[in-house]
Amino acid sequence: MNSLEVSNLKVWDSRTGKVLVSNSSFQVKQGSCLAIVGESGSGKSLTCRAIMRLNKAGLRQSGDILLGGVNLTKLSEKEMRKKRGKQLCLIVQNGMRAFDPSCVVGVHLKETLAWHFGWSRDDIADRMKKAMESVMLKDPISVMNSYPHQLSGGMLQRVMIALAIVLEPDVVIADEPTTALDTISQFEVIEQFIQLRARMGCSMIFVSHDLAVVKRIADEVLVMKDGEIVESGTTRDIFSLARHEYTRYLVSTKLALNHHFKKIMGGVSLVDN
Ligand SMILES: Nc1ncnc2c1ncn2[C@@H]1O[C@H](COP(=O)(O)OP(=O)(O)OP(=O)(O)O)[C@@H](O)[C@H]1O
Repeated sequence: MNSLEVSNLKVWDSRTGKVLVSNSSFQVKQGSCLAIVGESGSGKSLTCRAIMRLNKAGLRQSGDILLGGVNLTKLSEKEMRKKRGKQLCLIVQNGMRAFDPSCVVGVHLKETLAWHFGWSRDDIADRMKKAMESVMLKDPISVMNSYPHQLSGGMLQRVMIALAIVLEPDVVIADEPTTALDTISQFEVIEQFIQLRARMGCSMIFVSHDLAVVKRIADEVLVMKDGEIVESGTTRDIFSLARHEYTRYLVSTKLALNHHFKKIMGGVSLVDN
C-alpha cells in the first residue's frame, strides 16, 4: 500500500513561465523510505515543498498528491494546515529556519502541539521531554528554554525529530537534514532518522546528495536531473544496475571519492562498495 502518491507534478515560475519540475510521478510505500538524489538545482526541494504545498508565492504547481487517499491539491489552505505537522512533517536543512528566532524553542513546540492536539502545557512538556530524551538530547528542559541560536545545528535537527516522534505523522519529508552539520552530528542525526522510522513505522522521503547516507537509509531511490526524474528503483538496483548515464555518473563519482577516502584513512570506508 502507498502512503503517498504523486502524479504528474509540475512546478513552474508564474513570472517567467519556466518549468522547474516537470511531469514527476512517484509513490512512497507504507513504512518505506524513498531517497531523492540529484545535483544542486535539480528540483528536489521544490518537489518536497510542492507536496507540503509550501512553495513560494511566485511558483505554481499542478498534478495530484494523494496522502492516504486524500488529494492534497484539492484541500483548502485551512485543511492543508491541519495535515502539515500532524500527517505530513517537513524537516529542513537548516534547523534555525524552522524556529522563530525571537522565542525559546519550547514556545514553538507547545504552540504546534497545542494547535494540533489541544493538549495541556504539562502534557506537552511531558511528551516532549520523553521524546527529546529518546533522541539523546540530554537536558530537555534547558533545550526547551533555549533560543534557537543557542543550540547547535545537530541539536535543532534532533528537536525536530523529537517533535515528529510526538506528532506521529504518516509521512516525514527530510530535505537534506544533515547537510549543514559536521560529520559526527551527521552520523548521529542519521541514526535518529533510522530509529524514528523503525519506531513509528512512518514513511519517509529523504533528500540527500550523500549516496553513502542514501544507501544506509533508503529502500528506493529517485534520481532527478534538471527538474525531471531520470531514474527510479530499489536502492540496491540503483547502486548496482543503474541504467541512466547520469545515475552511473553519480554512483561512480561517489565510489571514486570513497576509494580516495579509504586510501587516506588507511582502510576506513564511507560506503560499502
Ligand atoms: N522561488 C523560486 N523562484 C524561481 N525559481 C526557483 C525558486 N526556487 C527554486 N527555483 C529554481 O528551481 C530549480 C530547482 O530548485 P531546488 O531548490 O528544488 O533544487 P534542489 O535540487 O533542491 O537543489 P539543492 O540541492 O541545491 O538544494 C533551481 O534552478 C532553482 O534556481
